[in-house]
Amino acid sequence: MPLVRYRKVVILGYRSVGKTSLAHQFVEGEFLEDYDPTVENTYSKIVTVGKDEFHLHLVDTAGQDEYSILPYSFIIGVHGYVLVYSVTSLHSFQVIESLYQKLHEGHGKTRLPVVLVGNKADLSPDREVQAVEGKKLAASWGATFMESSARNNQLTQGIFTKVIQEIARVENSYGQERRCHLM
Ligand SMILES: Nc1nc2c(ncn2[C@@H]2O[C@H](COP(=O)(O)OP(=O)(O)OP(=O)(O)O)[C@@H](O)[C@H]2O)c(=O)[nH]1
Repeated sequence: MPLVRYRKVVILGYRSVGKTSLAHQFVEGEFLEDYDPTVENTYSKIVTVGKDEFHLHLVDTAGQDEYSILPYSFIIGVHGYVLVYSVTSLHSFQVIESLYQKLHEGHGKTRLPVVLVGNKADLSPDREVQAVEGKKLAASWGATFMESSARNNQLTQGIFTKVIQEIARVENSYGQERRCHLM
């Protein structure tokens, strides 16, 4: 029987950027038109990446801002993060920078498996954040960047496959560092 690995991933970002819509589109395959602020919600899905199966446990959080204090439950036992801003909101992009810093400190400044997502790409005419800025920010963290649209189901599957791959990539890089020290 194939081994199913458990992965806990937290989705974080400012209010109304589309965190719930992305998770819902990924798990239920539908777009939610109405805005209903989230308190906290969890989703589970078995995801196949290559030959491996993963039990992905997603935590969809309430919108955070630069003043939010992140609870320990967002740090302890979490394998990876999907950090979401809206391409139509510069403020949501600025909030992401501060959330990342808090997570980084919470994890003792170790490398974090992160996928940075610029959502609402279908609203490109109303853009306040260019793709190149998202790309640059993700690169500064050594993370992956994607633009998505929960409305058009653009890359919603790809985000969650990618975060599983990022978790493996970061874990492997630690393995390699450890091997280097032993030599
Ligand atoms: N055009 C467009 N609208 C979107 C997209 N994603 C989400 N929305 C809309 O944006 C609003 C907020 O979406 P949510 O998914 O509830 O956002 P959230 O980040 O979970 O919000 P909080 O619970 O406040 O943190 C809703 O009206 C969605 O229909 C998208 O990709 N494109």
